[in-house]
Amino acid sequence: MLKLEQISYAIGNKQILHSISAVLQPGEVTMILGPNGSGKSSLLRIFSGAVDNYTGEVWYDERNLRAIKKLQLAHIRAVMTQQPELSFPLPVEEVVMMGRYPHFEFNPSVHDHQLCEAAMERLKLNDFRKRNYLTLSGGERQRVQFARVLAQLGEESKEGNRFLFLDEPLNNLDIRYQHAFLKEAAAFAAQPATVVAVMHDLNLALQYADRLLFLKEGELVAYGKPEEIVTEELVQEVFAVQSHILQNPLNGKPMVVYK
Ligand SMILES: Nc1ncnc2c1ncn2[C@@H]1O[C@H](COP(=O)(O)OP(=O)(O)OP(=O)(O)O)[C@@H](O)[C@H]1O
Repeated sequence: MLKLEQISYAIGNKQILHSISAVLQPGEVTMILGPNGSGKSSLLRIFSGAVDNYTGEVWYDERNLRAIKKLQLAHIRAVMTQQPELSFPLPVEEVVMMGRYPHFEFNPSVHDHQLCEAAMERLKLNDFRKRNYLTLSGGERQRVQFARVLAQLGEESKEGNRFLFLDEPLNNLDIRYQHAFLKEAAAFAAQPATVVAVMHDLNLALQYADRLLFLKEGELVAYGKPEEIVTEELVQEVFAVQSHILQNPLNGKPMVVYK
């Protein structure tokens, strides 16, 4: 369980987040949506442990995030950010292995290699494994980064439940891989793990999320199951866009068309 308790956050005089509270369950994919600048990435950075000058508390099950040591945190939570930085050339398989760095001191074990192999297999990266990461396309890099975080959390942890956080994971991905990514994320959540993704595509979120969390100007506007909270009024309120909610003929879930 990931529990956000009255999270507020300011940069200088600017209030970015206003008292956000929510409980996110293991076994579920929660997607955070909202307009540009509404605070989605800031919230993710806070509960992933990248920022600590917030007020309120973040709980990973019964543990306060502020009290979890960095190495311990790396064993239970992985983060895929918008622009993974890497300034030197490394083969793809080594970038995936970076996910295992928190788990070994000098040399990866057979087990570490097995987890990386499995992650590369899942993301169909076998043909790329020796390629210089810096020569890959944007979408190929996203797949490598996703394999890295899956490898990082690739096993049940003795140290507690696992948490996977994805900030706009679909950037640069073609339609096939958008769906493949979200299916992998859902499968990972089912293991179980707590998966949270910042998203822009409301229809993909409606198709794959168990719960949606809507932010607007740093305020939580709605949080709950898609079919219970998504209305034309909500879409108007959050995004200032007129829409019509239909039922997706394939899965019965809500689907939005924009006017
Ligand atoms: N270092 C900073 N100084 C001042 N303002 C900042 C800083 N970092 C972020 N902000 C502001 O905080 C607000 C929230 O930013 P954040 O990146 O969390 O939004 P977002 O919802 O993820 O946006 P997007 O959809 O555009 O990625 C924005 O108005 C942004 O300009």
